[in-house]
Amino acid sequence: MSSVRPVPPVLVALDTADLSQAQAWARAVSAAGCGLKLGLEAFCAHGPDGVRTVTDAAAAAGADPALFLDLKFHDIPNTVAGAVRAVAPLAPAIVNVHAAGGAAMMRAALDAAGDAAHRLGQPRPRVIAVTVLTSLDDADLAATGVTGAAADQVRRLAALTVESGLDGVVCSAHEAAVLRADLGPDPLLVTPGVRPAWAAAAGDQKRIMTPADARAAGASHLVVGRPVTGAPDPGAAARRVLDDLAA
Ligand SMILES: O=c1ccn([C@@H]2O[C@H](COP(=O)(O)O)[C@@H](O)[C@H]2O)c(=O)[nH]1
Repeated sequence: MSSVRPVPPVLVALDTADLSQAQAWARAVSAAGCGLKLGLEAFCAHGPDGVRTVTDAAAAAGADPALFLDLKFHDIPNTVAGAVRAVAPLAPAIVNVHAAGGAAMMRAALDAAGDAAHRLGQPRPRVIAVTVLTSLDDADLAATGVTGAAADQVRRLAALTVESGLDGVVCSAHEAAVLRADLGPDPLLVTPGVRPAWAAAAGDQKRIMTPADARAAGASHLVVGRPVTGAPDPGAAARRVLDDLAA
């Protein structure tokens, strides 16, 4: 099987080490029609079994949410390929690496995802690459030795990602319009740093945008975490993000 799984336009970041909490959020936001994003906090605390526990909770509640497994692999090609193979049985719809790991590493991740999916008889996860974290601005980036605008570095890494054959990138919505112009309509542009007008503070995010503006700029998928999970009713907040998109 070489198809890919459909992914809803909003993925909710379930950032917690508390499995019961993650399960409750997963049930609420998948019932609202959102996909799930599990990342380093949940995975480091509970590993692959923890991921299964969360997706099973949503499935038991009647949902079949797509999973973005946001582990941002960044290592030598052989190691990243092994990591991608290791998580393939979780049947993620999306996995990711850091584009700064280079073209050979990205190709190794893509090949590993395809081989593992074929072996398991399941759809291939989309493999995307993080360009510049949304928590960084131009000054933060300069402090790492990358001078110039963050948007320029995003464009360079996004071009390398697509040349390497990957399915898309993680970027901020600030770069979505220019990446659409650079890359065309096909690559996934997955944008964290989404902050609805009604949501709380930006927190540690520096390059933020509202859901409607992110979509209008060309983002294909929005990642929203604390505005939903920190809301008194996460299910209602997830529906509100989807309503913001539809408006
Ligand atoms: O550049 C990036 C890449 C990944 N993330 C992840 O997205 C969510 C955002 O959560 P919020 O609570 O909405 O800020 C989080 O899981 C990050 O690890 C990102 O923010 N930026």
